[in-house]
Amino acid sequence: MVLNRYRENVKGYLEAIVRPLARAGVTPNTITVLGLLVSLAGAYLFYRGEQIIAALVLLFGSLVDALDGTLARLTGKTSRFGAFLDSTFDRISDGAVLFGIALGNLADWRVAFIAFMGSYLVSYERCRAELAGSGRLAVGIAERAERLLIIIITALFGHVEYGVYAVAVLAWITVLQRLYAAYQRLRE
Ligand SMILES: CC(C)CCC[C@@H](C)CCC[C@@H](C)CCC[C@@H](C)CCOC[C@@H](COP(=O)(O)OP(=O)(O)OC[C@H]1O[C@@H](n2ccc(N)nc2=O)[C@H](O)[C@@H]1O)OCC[C@H](C)CCC[C@H](C)CCC[C@H](C)CCCC(C)C
Ligand SMILES: O=P([O-])([O-])O[C@@H]1[C@@H](O)[C@H](O)[C@@H](O)[C@H](O)[C@@H]1O
Ligand SMILES: [Mg+2]
Ligand SMILES: [Mg+2]
Repeated sequence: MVLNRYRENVKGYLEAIVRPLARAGVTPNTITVLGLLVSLAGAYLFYRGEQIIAALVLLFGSLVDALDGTLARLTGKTSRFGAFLDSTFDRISDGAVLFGIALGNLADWRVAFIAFMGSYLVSYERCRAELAGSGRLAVGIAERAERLLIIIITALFGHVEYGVYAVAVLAWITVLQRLYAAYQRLRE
């Protein structure tokens, strides 16, 4: 919830980056696929124990993840499938990063699994509640942007294990926040 307030602040910069891509005829879905590949490269670097480089690659992957939607909106090419693809690839990216961190022995696999479950539940709750008519349920202390930035920043300092612990706790707090928000909005 916190980081997404900055979307407007970075919008101009993102649009400046995508304009040449629009002129070159690059499609939003192509950028979405590229963003996933970059995130998977970051996950692999975590597996290899290179957490600082992995963090920088993930940061670039987040930039790419911001570019696909920006390109879509700027060119009037937003699509339902594109939204689906973007969200689905976010899940693959989130899971791969935590898997790479655990497999690379950079954090306890049990904590990584709790973080993984919490992260997926947060996003699933939003999707299921919005499907049930809750309206936009982008609530909670650790949306995807916050979870990702926690992993990136702690990895940049060489201590991604602290980031995994933090995500495990904050994601489950967000699970409870969204549970309550959904109850308030959906109770008959
Ligand atoms: C190290 C270098 C090599 C590179 C580093 C460059 C940095 C300067 C990069 C800065 C990255 C910054 C923009 C994001 C940082 C926050 C990030 C960790 C959080 C996650 O970001 C997610 C991102 C995108 O979210 P979505 O995919 O949900 O949104 P969209 O794609 O826009 O919209 C989806 C929507 O679009 C339609 N659509 C999509 C795809 C498609 N194919 N078809 C479609 O139709 C459809 O409608 C979909 O529903 O969110 C970005 C916004 C972010 C939350 C803003 C936060 C800004 C933050 C404060 C800036 C922090 C900067 C950072 C600390 C800088 C440090 C740099 C230093 C370390 C080098
Ligand atoms: O913030 P969060 O709810 O955990 O996760 C979000 C998903 O719910 C949403 O579908 C997707 O488009 C966003 O990019 C983000 O991944
Ligand atoms: Mg995106
Ligand atoms: Mg995304």
